[in-house]
Amino acid sequence: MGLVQLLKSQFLSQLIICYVFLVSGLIVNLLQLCTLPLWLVSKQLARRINIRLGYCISSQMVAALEWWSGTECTLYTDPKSYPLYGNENAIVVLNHSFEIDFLCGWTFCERFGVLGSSKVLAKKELSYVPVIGWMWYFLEIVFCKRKWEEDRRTVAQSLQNLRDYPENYWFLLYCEGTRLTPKKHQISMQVAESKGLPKLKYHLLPRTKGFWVTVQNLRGAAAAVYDSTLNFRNNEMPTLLGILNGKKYHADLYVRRIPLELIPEDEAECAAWLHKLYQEKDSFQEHYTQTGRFPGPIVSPPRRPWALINWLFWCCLLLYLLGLLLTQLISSGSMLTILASLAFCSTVSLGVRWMIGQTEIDRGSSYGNKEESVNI
Ligand SMILES: CC/C=C\C/C=C\C/C=C\C/C=C\C/C=C\C/C=C\CCC(=O)SCCNC(=O)CCNC(=O)[C@H](O)C(C)(C)COP(=O)(O)OP(=O)(O)OC[C@H]1O[C@@H](n2cnc3c(N)ncnc32)[C@H](O)[C@@H]1OP(=O)(O)O
Ligand SMILES: CCCCCCCC/C=C\CCCCCCCC(=O)OC[C@@H](O)COP(=O)(O)O
Repeated sequence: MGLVQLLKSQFLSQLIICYVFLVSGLIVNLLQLCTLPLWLVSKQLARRINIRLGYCISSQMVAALEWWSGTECTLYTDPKSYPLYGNENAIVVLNHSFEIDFLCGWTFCERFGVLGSSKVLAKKELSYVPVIGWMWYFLEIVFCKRKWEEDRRTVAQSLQNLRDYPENYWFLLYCEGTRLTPKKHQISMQVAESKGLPKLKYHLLPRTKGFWVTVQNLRGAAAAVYDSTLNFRNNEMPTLLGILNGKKYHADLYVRRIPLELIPEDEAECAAWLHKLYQEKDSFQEHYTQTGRFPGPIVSPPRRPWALINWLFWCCLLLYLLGLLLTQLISSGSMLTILASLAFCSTVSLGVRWMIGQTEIDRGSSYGNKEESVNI
């Protein structure tokens, strides 16, 4: 192990990264709160400011993936579609099997210049996560309770609000609704069987209602669906803790651009269309398993310096302030203050560990895990 790698794997280095992320994130959350009065005066200006503030947070995690862990992201796509990426609104459909799939998604957003503005249909529980969840309120992320009776109205309304969004965005939909586990897969395939649908080997059966409501509400605002299939080389199952440890992964993403006009308007036809799409995605994953690559040419976008520059800015500012604080603390000589500070640091690191836990599949929800879901 080289010296740099040794440094990256040290607990202290990771603690510093987490400290910078947490403190800068809370500062940004506070600044976002200050933009509230502006919404009444100029909604579009408030949105543009929040896009940039949001970027300050999410790009730190992208920088950790791109620059700290050195993870490589390869894009397989049609070169004719490539110039449109980042220059139009799109609905992204992505498989949900990996703990850092959202981070790879963010990395592609960064490379195509839509990181601050991009959206997702996220479970409501994530809105309570400090920094990221709070940031999402101001970015107009669409939350769902995964209870259609309640979501059908709220999700449609939130999507309607995005129709006049001032900057290009990608709207991410994990149609599987939850991350793949062997048990969820088994139950999901029982549902597929009961519906007379072909079984999927690498995906859960997609939930079609969220996709239909998204397409219907963004028709005319979004130009296309980007069907995206992600996998990692060497059968790796990457984790956020691995990224913090400086472990390098290699992500491969296969993207097909499908114009929105090609998607049926009728709900049942739209559902059938999505089921067919997931059967195709399954065949792409099979191709990847067999050959180690996706079909089609590689046109990878290079990483940009902005995420790193933003990260270095926050590191310099907050480490300088931390240095000042520590000097004062030590020179004060008060044992009580020193002990209180240590207790505070421990609480902060436990808090960040809890946040990282939100990305871990083992700690995931029981959604899609219950036998009774099959009784349809
Ligand atoms: C060029 C580069 C291109 C791309 C780059 C890639 C990506 C970058 C893009 C953007 C990045 C932006 C942001 C990313 C940042 C962070 C993301 C972080 C995480 C958030 C992710 C989540 O929180 S995922 C969870 C929430 N989201 C969803 O659930 C979405 C999918 N779900 C739906 O659409 C649902 O329909 C619903 C949520 C709207 C409603 O939920 P409900 O449970 O009520 O669902 P349904 O009514 O649909 O369910 C009943 C139907 O399902 C069948 N059923 C029952 N049991 C099961 C089962 N176990 N498995 C499968 N199906 C089941 C049942 O039979 C019913 O069938 P019907 O025929 O009646 O529909
Ligand atoms: C600069 C590096 C900073 C390192 C510190 C990072 C601290 C972690 C910060 C935020 C963590 C929250 C990220 C939220 C994204 C989680 C995405 C996700 O995958 O959600 C799962 C959801 O789809 C389905 O849930 P279930 O499978 O049903 O359960």
